[in-house]
Amino acid sequence: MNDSLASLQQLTVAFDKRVVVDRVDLTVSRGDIITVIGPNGAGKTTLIKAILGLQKATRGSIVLKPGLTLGYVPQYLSLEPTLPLSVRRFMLLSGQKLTACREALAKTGVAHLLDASVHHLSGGEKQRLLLARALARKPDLLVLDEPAQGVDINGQAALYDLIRNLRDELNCGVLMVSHDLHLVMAATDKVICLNQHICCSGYPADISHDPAFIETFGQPVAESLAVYHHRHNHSHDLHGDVVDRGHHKHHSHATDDSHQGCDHAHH
Ligand SMILES: Nc1ncnc2c1ncn2[C@@H]1O[C@H](COP(=O)(O)OP(=O)(O)OP(=O)(O)O)[C@@H](O)[C@H]1O
Repeated sequence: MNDSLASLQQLTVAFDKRVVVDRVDLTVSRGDIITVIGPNGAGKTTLIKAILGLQKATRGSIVLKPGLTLGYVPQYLSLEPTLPLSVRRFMLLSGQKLTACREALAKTGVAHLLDASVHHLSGGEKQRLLLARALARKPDLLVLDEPAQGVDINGQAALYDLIRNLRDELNCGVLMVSHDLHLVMAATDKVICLNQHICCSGYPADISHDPAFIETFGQPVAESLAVYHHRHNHSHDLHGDVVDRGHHKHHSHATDDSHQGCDHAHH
């Protein structure tokens, strides 16, 4: 059954008539891990903010499942450095009970830091704390904006593994923004390449062959990513066009358009 958590139709956000998110169609369902990639200024954070209700849509619609609980992990933990704050207090400020906070900290592997000062945590520990705070709400949909920011490469891989495990355990949907293309390719079910509009979307292994992806990120990046293998429901011809759709077994998709490509150039 398709358990849709958030559904965007033709979502458009403009600032002073400058369109930064352009007619985006996207559905996130329970069990999905969808990663939005794209160059700087492509509208990724704006898209996420619109889903979180922090940014008004100019046109189009966002339908959230009634009663949906959202968990949000921002890019950074920004705190007043002069304010003494323990991990325990930080977690309790979220309004959740201590038991739920402890459970969430254990899930993200930082339960031993309960009485530590948040100011003394390492970059990776801070990200795990932010993830724990989002998890304490027992979210149906976890939204992460560059969750591996400031985390070293081993820590990034561990963080993505953790996100996958949490998705399996909690059966939530995950929507994240990431710049770590290699990790995205290895750890995501579906990739959305955003450059105001959706340039292309699909399974990681397919998307690196897509002309729109190559246009956006360049041939060297696309080639370095083409090594990733994933489940397919279709093949591409030499031009990147979809052929042989439906001849492969696959699990359910996050969006109806298991593959899209745009037909124009980008600057
Ligand atoms: N509140 C705002 N008012 C005006 N312009 C804004 C506002 N928020 C974002 N923008 C502009 O919208 C564009 C998209 O910004 P956004 O932060 O969504 O990009 P992004 O894809 O997340 O970029 P990055 O990868 O650099 O984080 C940028 O040009 C930004 O300057």
